[in-house]
Amino acid sequence: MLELDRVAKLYGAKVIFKDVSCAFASGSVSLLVGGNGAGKSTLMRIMAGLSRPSAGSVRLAESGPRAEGPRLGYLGHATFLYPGLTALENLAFWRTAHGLRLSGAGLSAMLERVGLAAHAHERAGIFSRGMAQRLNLARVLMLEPDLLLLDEPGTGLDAASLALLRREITAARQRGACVALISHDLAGDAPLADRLLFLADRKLAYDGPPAAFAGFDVPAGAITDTGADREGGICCA
Ligand SMILES: Nc1ncnc2c1ncn2[C@@H]1O[C@H](COP(=O)(O)OP(=O)(O)OP(=O)(O)O)[C@@H](O)[C@H]1O
Repeated sequence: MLELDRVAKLYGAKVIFKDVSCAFASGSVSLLVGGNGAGKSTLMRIMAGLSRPSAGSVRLAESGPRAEGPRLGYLGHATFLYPGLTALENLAFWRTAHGLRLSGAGLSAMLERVGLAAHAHERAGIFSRGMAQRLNLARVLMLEPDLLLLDEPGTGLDAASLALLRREITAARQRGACVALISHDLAGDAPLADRLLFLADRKLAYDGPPAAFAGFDVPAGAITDTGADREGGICCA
């Protein structure tokens, strides 16, 4: 679905990463981990076409079930929600912006799916962080994206919402979507993933099965949160 070939990103003279080559297949979940500032969000923005690589290339497969090409769903740090619009109006706005054929009932069903049915007519501006993130998730999921890129989607979510998020990721994979997920919760998210990518030392330091990452020799100081999880042996059931 998506191929990166020797991708590098520099800001001025500062190298964020270089020589990142990897392919992301349909019907798979890739978990992207690394310490703060390792370049995960930067890499995902390149994958989403929101940022240009300084070197290398990104190729998105053009063939697939849709005549117009693969559909991208990107959930980044910004929610892209309009605070003055209700939850339902926000979804209606994005439905129109994306040219989706989704009825009012379909939009309500989306809100139900993310547990916001009771808040359909409340303004997004008064939503808690977790509620806003749920609505943001609905905004992305209603696209039924072929390529689903999620940058720390669990931020602000309670346990029930996290479970919902993980069910949706698994469902997207099962319907054939290519999913990439940035997370600091290796223990929680590794079981979802077919593959783990670890950014450290300005390169892709590990690309392989999540289970084998437990035995990978992480460079000292390169990682903190996921390192603790690895020592606990939680991630690699
Ligand atoms: N526009 C920019 N100009 C200069 N440096 C930038 C810019 N955007 C990001 N960076 C730098 O790139 C590096 C990687 O940032 P990025 O947000 O990709 O890290 P991350 O791995 O997602 O971190 P975190 O886990 O904290 O979210 C950081 O050192 C950051 O300061």
